Amino acid sequence: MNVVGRQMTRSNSTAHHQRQYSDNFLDVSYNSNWLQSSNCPSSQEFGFYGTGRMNRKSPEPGTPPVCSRKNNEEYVLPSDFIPGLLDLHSFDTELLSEVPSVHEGYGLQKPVRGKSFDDSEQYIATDKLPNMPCGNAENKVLKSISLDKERANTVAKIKVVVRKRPLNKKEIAKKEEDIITIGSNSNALVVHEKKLKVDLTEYVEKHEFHFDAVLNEDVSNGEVYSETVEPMIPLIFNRTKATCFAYGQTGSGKTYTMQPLPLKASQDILRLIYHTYRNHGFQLFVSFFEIYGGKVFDLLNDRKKLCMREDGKQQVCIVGLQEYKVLDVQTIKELIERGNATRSTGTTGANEESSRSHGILQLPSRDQLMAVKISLLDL
Ligand SMILES: Nc1ncnc2c1ncn2[C@@H]1O[C@H](COP(=O)(O)OP(=O)(O)OP(=O)(O)O)[C@@H](O)[C@H]1O
Repeated sequence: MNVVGRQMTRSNSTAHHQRQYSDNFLDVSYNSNWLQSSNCPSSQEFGFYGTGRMNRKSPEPGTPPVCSRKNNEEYVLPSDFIPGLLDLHSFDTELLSEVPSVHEGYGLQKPVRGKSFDDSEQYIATDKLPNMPCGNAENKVLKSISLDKERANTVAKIKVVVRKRPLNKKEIAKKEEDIITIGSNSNALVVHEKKLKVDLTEYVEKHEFHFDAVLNEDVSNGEVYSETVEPMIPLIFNRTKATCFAYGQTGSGKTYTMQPLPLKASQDILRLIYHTYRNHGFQLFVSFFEIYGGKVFDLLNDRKKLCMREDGKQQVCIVGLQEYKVLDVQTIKELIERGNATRSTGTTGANEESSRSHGILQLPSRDQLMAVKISLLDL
């Protein structure tokens, strides 16, 4: 299984987002193109690759073609939700810097690794705000933000993380062997391939693969989050966009891995909004849609069929996608559960509850001047 993400700094974002909130999004349907360069001033990417028993990369079926109409519709934005526009035209190759955790440097508390999502601390808009930093402390915070911005603008990288899943019941019942081990260092995995010599004696050929990180089957979803999405959260506030996607064959654990991430991410985003960026007036929104059978459906709006269009700036957008303003983690949790319940599922040989669509959950945050966004994709 495999997840990839990106972050990207936008230019002219104020003008562009006055009415239309676009997003940078990895166009999974054209996976051979996803590393192409764009004209964007800077960008950052993260990746995550997980594996099942012996999981080679296996692309999912294609996603829909993009319409090329020039005219975009005008919107009146209601207060609770905003028809979002999804920009699929962001290919970039710049690399992402190593950055401190979202909990470091801002006086925030580091969560316990592996903590369950149900334990998520809830943040309500105003009643849980700590005292604001002042004087020197405030300077330190500002310094820390500008340091983050500086880092984000210099180096960046794609991060590819593999997660090994345990054998499932079916595989255990069939007495199948686990042929994957994690290498001596934490970024290598070894596939033990059984082979036969010409005289029919068995031998095992070892294939070692290296990634940015490899997570064993005993890691929790919390540890997956810490390794993949958490480092991106502070960076999106530097006018950047980030994407994290899961990639892999059916039954390899994409949905299992991706489903808890948005809740954790929104918890951290709210922390930053209410603490570090408290005076910036950021608001957090959530949208959730799926690409199924070449069509786009809004999972938070009765599966309303949506259109992809290209605007005057050749930005490909999803027209009419509803974005809900959220103030606390509980609301996001409910919206995510609602969206997940609406997703198209089916049965495959390897997965009785297979997601038959690409699910895309987005968490945009905006103040009056800029829009930042993280997109989480379950392919
Ligand atoms: N790391 C893991 N630990 C425990 N169980 C797992 C793990 N990964 C996946 N599973 C289990 O394996 C099954 C298949 O996982 P999941 O539905 O996430 O696969 P998928 O890659 O999303 O498949 P599809 O592409 O068909 O939707 C589920 O029952 C899930 O609970």
